[in-house]
Amino acid sequence: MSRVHPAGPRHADVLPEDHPLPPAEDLNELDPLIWPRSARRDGAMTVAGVDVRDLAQEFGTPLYVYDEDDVRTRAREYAAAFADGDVHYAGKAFLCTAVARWLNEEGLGLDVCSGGELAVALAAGFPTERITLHGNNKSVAELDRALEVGVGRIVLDSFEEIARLGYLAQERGVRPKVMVRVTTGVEAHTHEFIATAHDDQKFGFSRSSGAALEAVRRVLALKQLELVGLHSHIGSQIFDADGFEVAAHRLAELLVAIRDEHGLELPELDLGGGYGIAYLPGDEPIDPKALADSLHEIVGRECRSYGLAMPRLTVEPGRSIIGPGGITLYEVGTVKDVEGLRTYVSVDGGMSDNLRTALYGAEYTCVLASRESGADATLGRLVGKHCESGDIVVRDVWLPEDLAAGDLVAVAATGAYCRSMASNYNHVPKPAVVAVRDGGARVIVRRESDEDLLRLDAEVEA
Ligand SMILES: Cc1ncc(COP(=O)(O)O)c(C=O)c1O
Ligand SMILES: N[C@@H](CCCC[NH3+])C(=O)O
Repeated sequence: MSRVHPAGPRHADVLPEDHPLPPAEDLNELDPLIWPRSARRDGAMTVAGVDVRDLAQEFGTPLYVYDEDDVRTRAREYAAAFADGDVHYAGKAFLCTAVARWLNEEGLGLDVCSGGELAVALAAGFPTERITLHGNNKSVAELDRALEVGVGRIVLDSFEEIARLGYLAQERGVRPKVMVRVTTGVEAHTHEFIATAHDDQKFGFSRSSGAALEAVRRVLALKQLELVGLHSHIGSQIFDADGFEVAAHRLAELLVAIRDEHGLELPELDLGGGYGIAYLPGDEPIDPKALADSLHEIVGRECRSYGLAMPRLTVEPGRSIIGPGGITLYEVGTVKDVEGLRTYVSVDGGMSDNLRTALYGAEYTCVLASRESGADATLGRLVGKHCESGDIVVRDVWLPEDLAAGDLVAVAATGAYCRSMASNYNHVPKPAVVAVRDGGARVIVRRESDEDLLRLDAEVEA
């Protein structure tokens, strides 16, 4: 028999049977790099002083729980690190009006990539001049709404869009600030589906084919658009600076080409998001201050070498602000020991509230949260309640042998791209979202009900 090691090396590394199980006490530990900053354990787990058993009792499970101070602190750390630039939180990671308000209060801008995200920002009273609109296929209605409310910047992604926006701006008699999104050809070290700057994908204007410079020409030809800079986003969950360095170098070359051709030095550079967080023990999250120092150094060096003034830098972190402060609480429903292999622990949610494991083979860790256990470890797999074998939340994890129905399990670092990519597969309503702070909890997004799901069914019996 062989065992699959749950904490790396990555992706199903098979270990011999005599591989030592971790000591029982390790199963109760909460690695501070992975769990929300206020997560503690005193028998049961608490977050911001709130006992997870009380959360489950009051709000039900599955439940997304956000440590508000964790999110605010990370936002503040980014704002301080990029004090001479701009930090635009990427709302796609998770957005609701409460989160938009927190980030506004912490002085951040907001990146939205749809009319829906823009609507949430507006509902939260987010200052429109600090909103950037993204997207590779924005509709005419989305572009026009952005002009109507006066968003701060629109990032242009296609030739059709340049023409559309020019026309719409003229119709409205406005002159929006725009950026040109550049595909720098960087191969980011991350999952294929979340790398966004290699040539063979859908985003932006290719640098290598000359499309980026042609886009700049067309924008400048339209007096109705104010070109303020270039944008690049190389991908998501990236840990090393190499990709950003290559992207900065290629962007600087473009800035020079634009200066030489048009006599214009663009004042802004948006380097996107993508900064990695810890999901498993041993992952080393990117520190905002170190990131800021390194990006300033890289861009500064490139600009100096070409005799360009240092542009104002913007970054668009999503995951690294909202991810680590969020956990998901589930209740265990069944425990099946598959002799000689592993224990399947089924919980009351799954791929409808966290698609990342099924979609990207993403790795998570989880703990028994409603109590401490002194039982020996067993190799577990946390699975959901959906009709798919791939409905896995945590692929490989050591769990206490006495884990049983009724226990609560908490999955770490689910704050980003879980609620925002949730679905109603199998007509399962989306869980509620709760914020915890100073010993108190409040619902920030209500749980869906069967009635919510039926409301849109046009032929339901009255
Ligand atoms: C244009 C853009 N900016 C920012 C982000 C945020 O990325 P992350 O959440 O990895 O920081 C994304 C998503 O990858 C994006 O597409
Ligand atoms: N949704 C992805 C990241 C892509 C973000 C958008 N460009 C994730 O869960 O990791």
